[in-house]
Amino acid sequence: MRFDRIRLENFKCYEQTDVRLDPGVTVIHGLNGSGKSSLLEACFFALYGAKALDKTLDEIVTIGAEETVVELDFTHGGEGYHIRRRIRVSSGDARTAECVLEGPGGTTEGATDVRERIAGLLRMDTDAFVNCAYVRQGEVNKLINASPSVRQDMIDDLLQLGKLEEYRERASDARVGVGRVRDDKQGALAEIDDQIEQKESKDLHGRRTELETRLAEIDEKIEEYESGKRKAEKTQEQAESIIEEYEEKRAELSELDEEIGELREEIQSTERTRADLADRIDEKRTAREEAEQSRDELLAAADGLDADPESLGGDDIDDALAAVTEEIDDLTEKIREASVEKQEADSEAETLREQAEQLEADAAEAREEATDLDAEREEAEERIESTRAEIAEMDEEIDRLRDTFADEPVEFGEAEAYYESVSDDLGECRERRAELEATLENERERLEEAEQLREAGKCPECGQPVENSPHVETIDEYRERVEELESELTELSERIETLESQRETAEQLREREQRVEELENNRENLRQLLDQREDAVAEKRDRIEQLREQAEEAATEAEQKRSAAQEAEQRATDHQEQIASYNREKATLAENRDRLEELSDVLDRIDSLGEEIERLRERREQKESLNDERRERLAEKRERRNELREEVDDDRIEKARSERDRAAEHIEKVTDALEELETERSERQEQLGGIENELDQLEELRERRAELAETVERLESLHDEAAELEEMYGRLRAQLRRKNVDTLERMLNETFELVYENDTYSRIELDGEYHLTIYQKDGEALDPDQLSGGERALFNLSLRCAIYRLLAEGIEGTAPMPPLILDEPTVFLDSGHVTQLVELIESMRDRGVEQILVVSHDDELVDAADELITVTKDSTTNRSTVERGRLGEQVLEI
Ligand SMILES: Nc1ncnc2c1ncn2[C@@H]1O[C@H](COP(=O)(O)OP(=O)(O)OP(=O)(O)O)[C@@H](O)[C@H]1O
Ligand SMILES: [Zn+2]
Repeated sequence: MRFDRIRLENFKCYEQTDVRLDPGVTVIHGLNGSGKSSLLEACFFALYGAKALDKTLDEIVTIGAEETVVELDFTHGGEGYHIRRRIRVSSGDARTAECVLEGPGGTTEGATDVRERIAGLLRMDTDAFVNCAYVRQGEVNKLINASPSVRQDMIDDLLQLGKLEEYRERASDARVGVGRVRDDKQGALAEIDDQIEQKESKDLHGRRTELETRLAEIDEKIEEYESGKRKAEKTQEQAESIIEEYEEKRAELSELDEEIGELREEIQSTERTRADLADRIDEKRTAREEAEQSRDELLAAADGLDADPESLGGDDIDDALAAVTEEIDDLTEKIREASVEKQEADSEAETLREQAEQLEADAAEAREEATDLDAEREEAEERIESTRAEIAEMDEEIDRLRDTFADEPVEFGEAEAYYESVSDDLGECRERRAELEATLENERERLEEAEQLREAGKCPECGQPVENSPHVETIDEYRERVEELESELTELSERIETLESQRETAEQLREREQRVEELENNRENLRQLLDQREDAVAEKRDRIEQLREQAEEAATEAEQKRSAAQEAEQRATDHQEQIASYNREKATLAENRDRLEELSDVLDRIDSLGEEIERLRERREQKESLNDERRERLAEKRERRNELREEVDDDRIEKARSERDRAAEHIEKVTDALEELETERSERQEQLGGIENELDQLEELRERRAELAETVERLESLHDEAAELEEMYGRLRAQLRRKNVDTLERMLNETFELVYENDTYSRIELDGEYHLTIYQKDGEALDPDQLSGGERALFNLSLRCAIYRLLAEGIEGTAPMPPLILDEPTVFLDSGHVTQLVELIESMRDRGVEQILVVSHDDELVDAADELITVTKDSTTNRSTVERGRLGEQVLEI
């Protein structure tokens, strides 16, 4: 098998890449992180899908991209195949959107189906592929580091030996299961054998014959006893019928005796009853006679009835009673009416008396009021007198005051005006005096000045030197003027004195006028008051008169009422007397009515007593005829008894009895014996049934035993077969493993010799449990993990290549193996060993490995390649590209 072409879109660091891959050795090189490993991973992913990844699907999708496409063309068994996978990322989740495998067998779709078809084609699942063909980066030592058992599983799996183990286990399960069933069946068989043995030891046949003989004997005896018993029963029957007849007669006799006794007793008791009845009839008669007597008495006493006592009937009494009742009712009505009238008269008298009292009280009240008013009137009149005296005093004073004006300068009524005019004159004179005094002062000062000037020789008027002054004669004028003024002032002062005395007088006169006025006012008021009082007195007089008249009238009326009340009282008394007489009458009537009622009762009683006497008499007659009948029956029975007594024969009966007893005795004995025999017979029959039953069971057990024995035999052989099968698978696997281990050991040694150039180790041993041991030249054994790092890498590469070879060449001819893929195999190797590795790779190619893919940046390996693929990564875009040929060389083809 080989890869032909890998095409990528958005796979990790690849954006768009399409690489052709050729057969032979292809080395992929480039700087760290350029995308070499990713290219191999892409191939692996194309084949196995998500299972080929360590993590989840989204790790392969280029960061930021939405869709990844991986396509791989490969040739397998000479046929071309094509795989296409498309991964979509949506909302952070990566899913396989498309997965198609096209090839000669047709098209397969869906990730699971495709993976299964690939595993079938390559005969490897994902793990097997990694273990065999694909040495991943850093997993160089995986096989060595694994424990032997893991290693064993891994290699067994690769060599398809795992299946054999699985078959062996299944055969073992089958063997164990069959063994368990067989053991169960064997247990059941042993149990049945036990049961059969038990039954056989019982001598069932012998016991059956014995029982049958005894049963025949019993039947014979029973027959014999039964015929004897039948005879005895007949005898017994006959005797019994004789006894029975006799017993019947005896019974009839005693019955008759009894009946006769009873009849006699009945007759006697009925006779006693008759005597009682006769007594009671007598009693009733006496009672009736007494009643008749009291009827006669009552009749004599009753009013309004004069019938003959013998022909007196209930109707007569009813009529009389009705008449009396009517009279009583009439009286009752009259009493009621009289009572009403009496009550009316009573209440009228009462009302009248109350009215009279009211009127008397009214009169007293009116009189009292009149007396009070009279006293008030007297008082008022006294006050009127004193007011009149007051008014007279006032008149006197007024006259006196008016008279004082006669000697005065003014008339009464003018004082005010006079006072005004005097006051005005006085005012004027006083003003004038003040003016004069001022003027006088001025004039005096002017005179004095003028005198002083003149003495100084100057003009008193203009102050010029006096010589030649025209004004010297004015001083005299000034002097005259002062004198004139002084005399005028004296005059005026006299006048003021006169006026002042006049004003005083005027003031006194004015006061008197005012006093008169005041008095007149007061007098007017008093006069009005006087009028009012006089009116009030007059009113009171009228009212007093009126009240006295009223009192008189009320007293008269009261008297009238009182005499009317006495009349009403008289009427009430009359009615009362009338009522009393009615009541007496009514009592007499009621007495008569009671008597009549009693009479009616007595008549009823006489009647009912008569009826009772009649009834008792009838009953007594009935009893008599009953007894007559009984006496007849008694005679008949006595006759029958005499007959029966003659018929009974005691001797015959005695004989029949003894025969019957003997027969009974015999029957009893025979019955007991028969019963015993029957019991035994049924017991024996039961035993016989039991034995026959057991014999049937025995037969059945024997049949079942035969069947079980057969089953056990069959199970036994089945168990043996399963055990054989199990052993066979075990053996086969051991054989195959041995063979493979031998071949693998040989190939491993060959390969190791090829790559390991030192002389330290002589050989490697691989045992059946896949334990690896390395032997040194001196014979010392070493564990693989005791090797150095580089040695270990070489050793592992050898083992991987050996396994690859074993699978490729080993088992059944040449298998179509996948390409051998080595990712960085040179990591731990020195240059010498790199050379050896190159040789190993070449030897693998020479041995016919179709395609070898190696990732390495080792120059020696690069030189040895048939094809070279260079991977570069653009440091700005971080996208990888692939070129054929060495870096920087002419690229021929992509
Ligand atoms: N999903 C992804 N999208 C983009 N780039 C990725 C993604 N996954 C991995 N890479 C990048 O792709 C590169 C691939 O590394 P790869 O292991 O293929 O390189 P290499 O050439 O084998 O390196 P080395 O020589 O160190 O083994 C890495 O640099 C990594 O950052
Ligand atoms: Zn790498």
